[in-house]
Amino acid sequence: MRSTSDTSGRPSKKHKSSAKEDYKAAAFEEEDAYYVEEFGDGEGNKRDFTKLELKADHVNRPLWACADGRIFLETFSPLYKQAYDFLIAIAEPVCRPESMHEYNLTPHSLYAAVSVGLETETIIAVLNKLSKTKLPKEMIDFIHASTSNYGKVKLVLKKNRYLVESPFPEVLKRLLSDEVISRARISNEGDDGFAVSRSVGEVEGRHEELLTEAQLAAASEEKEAHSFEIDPAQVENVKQRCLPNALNYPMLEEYDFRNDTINPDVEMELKPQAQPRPYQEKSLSKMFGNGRARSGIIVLPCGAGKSLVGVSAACRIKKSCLCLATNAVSVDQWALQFKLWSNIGDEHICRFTSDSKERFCGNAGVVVTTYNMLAFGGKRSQDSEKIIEEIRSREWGLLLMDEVHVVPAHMFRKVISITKSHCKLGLTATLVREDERITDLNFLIGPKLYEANWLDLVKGGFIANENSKKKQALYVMNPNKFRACEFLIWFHAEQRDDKVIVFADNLFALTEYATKLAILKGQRYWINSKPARKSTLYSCQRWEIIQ
Ligand SMILES: Nc1ncnc2c1ncn2[C@@H]1O[C@H](COP(=O)(O)OP(=O)(O)OP(=O)(O)O)[C@@H](O)[C@H]1O
Repeated sequence: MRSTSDTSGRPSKKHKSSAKEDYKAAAFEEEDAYYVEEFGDGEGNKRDFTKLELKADHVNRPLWACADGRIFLETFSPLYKQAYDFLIAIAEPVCRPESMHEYNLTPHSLYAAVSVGLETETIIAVLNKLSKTKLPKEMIDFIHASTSNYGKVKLVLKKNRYLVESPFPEVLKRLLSDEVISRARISNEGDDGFAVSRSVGEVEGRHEELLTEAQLAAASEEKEAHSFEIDPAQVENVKQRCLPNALNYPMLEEYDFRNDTINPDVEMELKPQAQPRPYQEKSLSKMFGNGRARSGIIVLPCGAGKSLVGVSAACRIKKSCLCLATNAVSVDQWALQFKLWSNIGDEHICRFTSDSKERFCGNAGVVVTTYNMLAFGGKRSQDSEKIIEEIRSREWGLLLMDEVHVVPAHMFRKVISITKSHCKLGLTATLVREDERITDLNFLIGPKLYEANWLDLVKGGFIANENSKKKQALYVMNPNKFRACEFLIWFHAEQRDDKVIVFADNLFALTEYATKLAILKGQRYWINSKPARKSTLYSCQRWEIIQ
């Protein structure tokens, strides 16, 4: 029998532990232990769900919800799209093959759900509506326990004042009973009350069609938010005190950029041809769902267009943006992507790498650099030192972090500690981390805001599958094209003594062309070699472009 100190992060059959205990446990203990204890390791009694009670109209519903937190989704259901959007907001995907997906409810996934505006009762109501089976009591208890504290407190930077905000005054009182937080509070003498503001609640994630009218009305009614101000110098300490290992009210971070009149705007809009695809739009709606910018992580498969999502986020916030990439080549690419998708002026975007020490004109702009350049602890050149000082002293509207799964946790800590940003957006193709410090990402950057399904994007024609890559290889290596290219090179290089550069967006084709043509002509060639590419370009005066 499983004990009440179950620590797998899955719902317990004897759910007595608090969300805090579950959370800590989920972060530190092996998930596999659960299976052995709960289901036995003999073949016979593994994952026996025969006791689940099927609803009469179960064929019309797409989910199987199990007492241990597992949720199975039929991808052939007409409700698949809505159910997927909902599940990805509340649960971790375990595997997503063609016909049936498996998800798992965990304290982290529920933390992410709450942080994009989903409320406990909405989560339970929608799950119940989609489930073929009666929702197991263990699952309902687990959702209640996990979400009881999460999302109740927000850290909001409004008109350059840090506010700890909550719809629940009793929660704020509880926080203020902590010595560190009470010392961090900025209050008028004798002021025991909280400032009150009103906002309309949101039904996040477009799950409206899955709720009843009464549930919708309750979710969207006007909400009162109580708040108190804290000393900006104490923000990190207050955040620390709110973490699950202390008071267990982890603060969600949101940036009220529209009301930020202190930090200057950057003139940048998306160009008309930048039309975010539905999944890109969806991920942005999770980030900007309530008119503020939420910090968190967006997961999109390789080639799905993370750059446009990042540039779109920067264009919506329109404040100074610090974009962090993993290496100098990515820095160049990000700078190009900003220029490709937005109308930002060249003077407002700059790169900071060991080769390029650019600075933007005016008092706001975009800086693209690497994690290493920021986190470097050794001696820097004078130029670098000046730029780093500017980066440190500036208030960044957006800290845009690429490839967050490969950056070591200690480097994040360093980068986040030396930059003051209102909103952090992490972009990645996978949440699997080599150092298994995924928990750190949740609290250093923010929870997962959206995750697209690779297979859906392949089916939608947005990214290539293996077959189409093979087809692509066939047409890019069309022998007629090759002969035409060979003729053009011969004509320009040998007949006219021109300098020739061959560009291709397919590295395989480029390598083949380069090796074959160089062998034919006995010439030198470079492929994707940055210094060579630059020096070659600079040494040429006049170009004729042939497509
Ligand atoms: N909304 C869109 N409309 C048209 N083209 C798009 C859109 N989004 C992305 N693309 C194109 O898709 C390709 C891949 O985009 P991008 O390089 O941003 O993907 P990525 O997710 O960053 O990939 P990787 O993880 O490999 O770096 C690019 O050629 C980009 O121009």
